[in-house]
Amino acid sequence: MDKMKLRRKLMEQRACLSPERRRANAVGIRETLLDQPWVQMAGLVACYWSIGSEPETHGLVFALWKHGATVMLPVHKSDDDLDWAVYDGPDTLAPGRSGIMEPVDARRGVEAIRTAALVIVPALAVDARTGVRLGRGGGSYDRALARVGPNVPTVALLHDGELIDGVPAEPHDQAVRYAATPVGLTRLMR
Ligand SMILES: Nc1nc2c(c(=O)[nH]1)N(C=O)[C@@H](CNc1ccc(C(=O)N[C@@H](CCC(=O)O)C(=O)O)cc1)CN2
Ligand SMILES: Nc1ncnc2c1ncn2[C@@H]1O[C@H](COP(=O)(O)OP(=O)(O)OP(=O)(O)O)[C@@H](O)[C@H]1O
Repeated sequence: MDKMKLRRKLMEQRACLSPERRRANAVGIRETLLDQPWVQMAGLVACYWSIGSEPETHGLVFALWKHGATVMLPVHKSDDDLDWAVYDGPDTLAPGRSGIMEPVDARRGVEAIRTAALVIVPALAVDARTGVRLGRGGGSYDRALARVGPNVPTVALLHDGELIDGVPAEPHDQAVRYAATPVGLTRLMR
């Protein structure tokens, strides 16, 4: 299946999730992540502020921040690349270019993701064999993940049924090292 068709199918699948299911998924993913020592120990975390039917991250971002981590969120640039700015509590966000909430804090630059100890990303699906992720199609995270070093855990958050076989891969597509779903964490590639 080509990327466009697969994106449409996955979006339709997400649209069918009930509010209860979404809430339960968010709690499952958050608890799975917060149980990992390498998540608890990460001082600087790059995460995202979820919208629509994406696996919800608002509680996760809040919990990481409460536990003392510095959490950076993406700032969507006009060329679709991602700048980064620091979350400092629920009152420090304002809608950005694509309508998604972004920190009002100073922009740290597109290279700031290099300094993160943990990178949590959105995805519509991840290939269970290769870790290749399918995003919205702007190539934003392909660029951002290309800057992340080989020893930094990268985690895509997914609903059940989104860790699949046969995600189409192009040379620029970046893989993630873990997928977190409501049923648990899967280590990919090795
Ligand atoms: N939560 C979140 N933040 C993110 C991303 C993402 O995928 N999810 N991005 C990843 O690259 C960047 C923003 N890129 C975006 C690209 C396209 C659309 C978009 O097509 N929005 C739809 C509404 C989608 C919905 O409600 O689910 C629209 O405007 O019609 C949004 C963000 C940075 N921040
Ligand atoms: N490093 C890069 N620099 C510039 N453009 C890029 C880069 N990587 C990918 N792109 C472009 O981004 C576009 C979208 O790519 P693709 O369909 O793989 O997005 P995606 O990975 O699903 O989405 P996203 O990364 O935004 O979540 C492609 O046209 C590709 O050429």
